[in-house]
Parts: sequence; C-alpha cells; structure tokens
Amino acid sequence: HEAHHNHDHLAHAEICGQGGSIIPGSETLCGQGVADAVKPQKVILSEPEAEKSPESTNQKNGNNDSQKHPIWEYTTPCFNSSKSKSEICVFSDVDFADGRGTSFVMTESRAAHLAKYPAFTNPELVKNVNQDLKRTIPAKYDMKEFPGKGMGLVATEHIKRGDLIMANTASLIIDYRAFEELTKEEYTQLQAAGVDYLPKAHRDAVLALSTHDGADRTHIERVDKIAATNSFDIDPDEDDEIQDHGFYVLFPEIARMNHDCRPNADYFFDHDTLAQYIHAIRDIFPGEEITLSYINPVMKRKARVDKLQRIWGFQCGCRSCTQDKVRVEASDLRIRRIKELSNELQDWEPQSRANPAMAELMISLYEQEKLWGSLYEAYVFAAIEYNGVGDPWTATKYAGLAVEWGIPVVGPKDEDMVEMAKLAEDPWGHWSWLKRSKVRGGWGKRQRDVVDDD
Ligand SMILES: C[S@@+](CC[C@H](N)C(=O)[O-])C[C@H]1O[C@@H](n2cnc3c(N)ncnc32)[C@H](O)[C@@H]1O
Repeated sequence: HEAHHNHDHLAHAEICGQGGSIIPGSETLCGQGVADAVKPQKVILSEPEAEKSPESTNQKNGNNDSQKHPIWEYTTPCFNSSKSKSEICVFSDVDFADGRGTSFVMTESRAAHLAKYPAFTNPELVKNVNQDLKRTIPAKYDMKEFPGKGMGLVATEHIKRGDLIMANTASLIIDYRAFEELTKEEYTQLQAAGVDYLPKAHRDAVLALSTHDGADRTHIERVDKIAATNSFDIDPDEDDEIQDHGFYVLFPEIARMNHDCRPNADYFFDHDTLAQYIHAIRDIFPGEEITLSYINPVMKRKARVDKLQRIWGFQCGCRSCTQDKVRVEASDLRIRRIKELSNELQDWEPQSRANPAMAELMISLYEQEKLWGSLYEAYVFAAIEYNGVGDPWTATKYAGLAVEWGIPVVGPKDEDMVEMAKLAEDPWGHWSWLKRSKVRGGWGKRQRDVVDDD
C-alpha cells in the first residue's frame, strides 16, 4: 500500500540505447541477448528478404499455428529456445489496429495470452489510437531536424499540460526471452521478419528510423540497430504468468522524440490497448521541441551524462546538463534530498521521522527541479502523510493533485491513481488514516530499557 515510485517504474522503462540496452535496468541486454547461450538447433529458415513482399516469402495461414490462432497471418520463422522446450516464433497480425498491423517475437503461448487483450478482442478500442499513418485528428506537432540530434518533434500549437500529444499501438513486441534463449543470429532474424511482415507504410516508417550513427549495414543488422536505438522496455501485465520477462517494444512515431533531462512530455503503456500514450507534463508552446526522458531523471548530472553517453552514444546537451557549476551543484543536492526524503517517507517503522513537512519539501524540490513527471509522487506522499496524522482535509487536497498530475504520467489504471481516488473519496476509511499515529503509538513500542522495581 505504499506509494509506488516512478523512479522504480522508470528504471524499468527506459528507451533502449545504442549498443546498450533499451532496457530498463539491464543495460547488458538491449537487444544484445546472452552471448554465451548454448546454440539451439536451428529449425527453419532462410533469411527474410527486405524487399520481397511478405506474401512471396511466407505462407499465409498456411501452418498449424495459424489454424490454432486464426488472427496470425504469419507465424514463422521459429527457433528452439536453449532453456526450454518451447519455440520462439514471429506472430504477425496485419489487420491489427485498423490495418496498421503488429508483430510479436515470443512463444506461441505468450502470443496467445496477448491475443486475449481487448486490443484484439475489441478492435474498436484501437481503431483511432494511431494518428500518423492515417490521420483523423489534426496533429499538434511536426517532425523536423534538430542540429546535433537528428530528427525530432516540434509543437505547432499551444499544448496544455495533461493533453494527449500522440499514441502508438505496438509495432514490434519482443519477449526478452528471445535475447536470453536464442543466439543473436536467430533473434535478429526474428526481429527483421517481424518488421518485414508489417503492412508497407508501417514497415517503411520503422525502417526509416534512426540507427544513431547511420552506418552501412545488412537489412538484419539495420533492424537490430533500429530496435536498439528506438525501443522501450515494457513490464508484463499483472495477469501475465511470465512476470520475470518484460517486452522490448517499438513504436515508430513516438521513437522520433529526443531526450531531455527535464522533459515536457512523458509516456505510459496501456496493456488493454497495447499502446503507448504521450502526454504533455507542462504547457508546451509552439516552436518548442517535444521531449521525453530516456532515463530516470532523478539522478545527479554526472550519472545522467554518463548513462546517456554509454547507452545512446550522445553527449547530453540539455539545459540541466550544461548549466553553470553553482546551479549543477544546487540541482544535484536537490536530487540527493529527493532520494533521502523518498526513503524516509516509505519508512513505516515506529522510529520513522516521516511527516507532512517532509512531503511538502519533496513537492517543492520537484518543482524547483522542474521534474513535472515526478511531482505526482510527492503529492501521493503528501496525501498519505497528512492522512497518517489525521488531517483528512489536506490529505484530500493532495490526493486530488496526485490524480490530476499523475494520470498524464502513469495513466488512470495505475495503482497509485486508484489508491488516491479511494483516499479522496473517503480519507477516514483509507488504510493510511491515522497510520503514522498508530505505528508510533502504544505502550509496547515506547517501553525501552525500563527496570522493573517490583
Ligand atoms: C529514439 S531516437 C530519437 C529520434 C532521432 N533523433 C531520429 O532522428 O529519429 C534516439 C536517438 O536520437 C538522438 N538523440 C536523442 N536525444 C538526443 C539529445 N538530447 N541530444 C543528441 N542526440 C539525441 C541520438 O542519436 C539517439 O540515439
């Protein structure tokens, strides 16, 4: 029941970097897989060819898998996992999201699990999610070149905080097991086949993405580099039995957004629609670049600069990385304090010093740092601390602010959002009501080293 940390969440949701890992928290992976995995026996295939249409290289609904799961147009190639008896294959549905298409690289059972999501069972839900290949709502942005950064997105109108900027259903979803249980030769073939099976306009958008360095490569190597530079790491859904393996996911239009350590937009993934949503986390003015943070922004300057260099290979030039020494020191100190406060506020032992003023300080530190995507966390802490000492009125105010600032960042289905909505509805009935007093109170806990005279 304690507040969930965006920090943790972000630690599991970074964009995969060049040469490193997209993957949050495990920089060794990012499309690199486990190099020493025992080579499984190769089951099929010649290399899918980029320029041939999928129909000419693959049989449509022509094998047993697709008869079992009629939504898949393509279910090959497959390779045997080195760790289990299962095969890892490509599963592609060209009709997904009103003909945009999607491809998965995973086992048949996991693909069958994803196929039960509302995105497949209720196609109306995802019909208009994507707005770039087929537009029904005017765009709030343009794509243009930013010197030193490649392409990026620029706001063409005033975008208000909380507004939806763009959303993409997943183009390519790769189960992390592919990197760990197949050879690089095998999983890169599956990745490329997954992209090749997408309908043409969609496939072209993926193949046009940045490889960071633009070097010459074979088709398969190019797809691998595109995946490594542009994918996001997504955690499994709660009802997915495979909790220890997340997904590596590509969204081609969202992938055009560049990094800033103090971004003006943030993203969350919704499993029901298999889509990533980007919202403004502060007002954005026409002409401003729309940015995301590729890393957990609650890190000191040096750690941020090093990580961006190591994983994506670029030198961080954003304002908070290039400001003068005095301001960098002040910012780094605020980051340190935020982390200390976060630890204290999560401490539910009787001796914890946590109190509402600490949560107020955390709110101010996030504001001073312009970390608008993290601010909701401090509001969650404040709601809980005020309720914990029996001030339902201030707790309700902060629960409302937590929902208002949190929904664009984590989405309405997030556990913290649900919890804050409950607290706002009935602070007295919430688990946090007087919780600090209860934990700290009672004779038992206060009796220390008392010598009994009797
Ligand atoms: C996900 S892509 C972003 C879109 C990319 N600029 C493009 O042209 O398609 C990530 C790559 O963009 C570049 N990039 C992103 N943010 C940057 C920044 N703040 N400074 C310099 N390069 C950046 C790096 O080459 C990075 O590997």
